[in-house]
Amino acid sequence: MSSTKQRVCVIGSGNWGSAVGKIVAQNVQNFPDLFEQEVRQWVFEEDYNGEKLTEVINREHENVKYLKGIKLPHNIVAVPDVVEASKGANVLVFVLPHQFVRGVCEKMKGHVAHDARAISLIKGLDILPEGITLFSEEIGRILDINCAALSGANIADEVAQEKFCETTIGCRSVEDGETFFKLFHTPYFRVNVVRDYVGVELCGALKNVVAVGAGLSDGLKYGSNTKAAIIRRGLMEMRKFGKTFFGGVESETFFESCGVADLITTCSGGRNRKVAEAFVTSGKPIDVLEQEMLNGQKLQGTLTAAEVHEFLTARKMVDEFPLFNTVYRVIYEGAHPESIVRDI
Ligand SMILES: NC(=O)C1=CN([C@@H]2O[C@H](COP(=O)(O)OP(=O)(O)OC[C@H]3O[C@@H](n4cnc5c(N)ncnc54)[C@H](O)[C@@H]3O)[C@@H](O)[C@H]2O)C=CC1
Ligand SMILES: O=C(CO)COP(=O)(O)O
Repeated sequence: MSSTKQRVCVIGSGNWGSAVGKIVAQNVQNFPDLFEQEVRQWVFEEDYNGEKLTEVINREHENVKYLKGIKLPHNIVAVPDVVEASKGANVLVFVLPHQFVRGVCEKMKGHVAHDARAISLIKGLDILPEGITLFSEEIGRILDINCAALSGANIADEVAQEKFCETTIGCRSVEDGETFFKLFHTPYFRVNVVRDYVGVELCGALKNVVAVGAGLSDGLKYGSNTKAAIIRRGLMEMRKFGKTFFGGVESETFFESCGVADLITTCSGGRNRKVAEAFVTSGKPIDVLEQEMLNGQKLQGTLTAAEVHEFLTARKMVDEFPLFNTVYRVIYEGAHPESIVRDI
């Protein structure tokens, strides 16, 4: 008799991927009738002190490179081949830096269970000059499955330490929303499910650009009032971008964890903020700082700033988004960091 239990696979194993893998692997244990107990996690294979990272993770039950010091449940298994990892999975959790999503999905194409559904935890947008796509839609299109989105004020290290926070799931299907709630909700990681998946995803992507602006301000030692102004302006541009280029984005979504709360946390404790601050204080290029400061973790805000800029330029609308534009010009065109207050 074939099992009706859901098999879960986590695609990605960086800083957030590892923290989320821990939650998911713990939660399937609360629903043994609903979920298979083994959770597979696709790990981009790399060398770690002369060993394969997957082997170290499976032996130590810890992602020693991307989430050091946090023990993972024993029912999560690191697998280096994405097709093998996702074989037979009914629930796919995508949690990758956005620049790698397309390539990974192309490898999975044709190998995914026909009844699978997915959720994207990716904070970025698939932007080309000719158009803009949400990653939930792009994943859904390439793999021919439904895909929801999860985004919130969720700095991975704090979530992994089980410090209280909230998150937002945007999902069109009520039934899928219930499954994802069971998979992610915990007393310390509180899930709210909304229907506006577009707004949820847009917030997660665009707040990273604002966080780069906040980091520039910190590098200039401008203080809390300036940062609050950048956050407020950023929130306005995020909403305007959503309302201009996407139908159905609801203003209420910006008051969920994925909106203003994520802006606040990323602009105080995030990697985008930290590296942008160092960009001002060190004078080094952003890609050099990313390598020096993040030990393999990836920035999303600077890349998104460039992608948004290209998209707005193609529409002659750059001037309508002065904060996004200024972040781009400071990071990539040598504009003085002070522009972050002068030009917005
Ligand atoms: N770290 C955090 O606090 C949070 C991150 N996010 C978002 O989650 C997404 C994933 O972020 P993290 O898990 O933190 O990743 P990360 O920033 O730790 O990125 C490193 C990951 O990328 C993988 N990688 C490197 N080269 C690759 C390649 N060529 N192909 C595929 N994978 C490759 C690495 O193996 C590693 O797993 C991002 O969009 C991020 O914005 C969302 C909430 C919190
Ligand atoms: O998205 C995040 C917190 O919600 C993490 O932001 P950073 O990528 O800037 O660390």
